[in-house]
Amino acid sequence: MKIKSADFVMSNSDVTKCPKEPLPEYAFIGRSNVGKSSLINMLTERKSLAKTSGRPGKTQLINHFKINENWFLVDLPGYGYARVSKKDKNTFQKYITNYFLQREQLVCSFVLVDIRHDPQPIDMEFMQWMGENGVPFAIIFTKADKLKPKAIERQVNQYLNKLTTDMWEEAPPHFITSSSHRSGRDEVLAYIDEINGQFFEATKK
Ligand SMILES: Nc1nc2c(ncn2[C@@H]2O[C@H](COP(=O)(O)OP(=O)(O)OP(=O)(O)O)[C@@H](O)[C@H]2O)c(=O)[nH]1
Repeated sequence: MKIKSADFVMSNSDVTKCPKEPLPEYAFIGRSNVGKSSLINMLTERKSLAKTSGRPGKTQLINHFKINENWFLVDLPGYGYARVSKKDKNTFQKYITNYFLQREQLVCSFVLVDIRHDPQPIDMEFMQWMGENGVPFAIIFTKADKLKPKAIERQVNQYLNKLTTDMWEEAPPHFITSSSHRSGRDEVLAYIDEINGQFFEATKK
C-alpha cells in the first residue's frame, strides 16, 4: 500500500465523539515506551504524525488519523505506565474499554509488544480481555533490530506458545517490525489492505 495522505483528524476521550464516517479503523495499543509512535510514523512515512519521545505515557487520548482518505489509524494511550495516578488509570480504562466495545468500525487492533521482553502479565491480560470480548487483534513485535534472528524466533515462539497454551487454539496473526530498520512495514500495510478489501466488499452488499 502506498501512503498518499495521512492527516490528523481529532483527539478525544469519548467514543461517541469519534469520527462518524463509516471507514475501517485500526487501533494501535501497547505498553508505554513500546515504540508505538515510531511504528505509526514508519507505517505512514511521516516524521512526526504520532509524536515520539523518551517520556513514557504522553498520549492520553484516542487520536484519529485518516489515511489515504479511506481508513482510520487510531493511536491509543500506552497502558501500564507506573507514573499515571490511580484515578487517571481508572478513567483511562473506562474510555478505552468503551472504545473497544462500542466502536463499530474497528476492524482490527494491533497490540504492540517489545520483542526483547518475555510475555508480561499486563500484555497477556489485555490480550485475554480482547479475546473474551471478541475484539479482533494482531500482535506487532517492535524493536526487532535489538535482537539477532535466533533470539527473535525464540521470543516470538514464547509468546505464541503462551497464547495457544493458556488461551486459544490458534494464535493471532503477528508481525515482526523495527522502526529503526524500517522492517515489517510492507507486511503490516498489506494486512490492512486485505482487511480493507473485505470491509468494502461487505459494505457493498
Ligand atoms: N532500537 C529501536 N528503538 C526504537 C524503535 N522504536 C522505538 N524505539 C525507541 O523507543 C523509545 C520509545 O519510542 P516511542 O515511539 O516514543 O514509544 P511509544 O510507545 O510511542 O511511547 P509512549 O509515548 O510511552 O506511548 C524511543 O526512545 C525510540 O527511539 C525501534 O524499532 N528500534
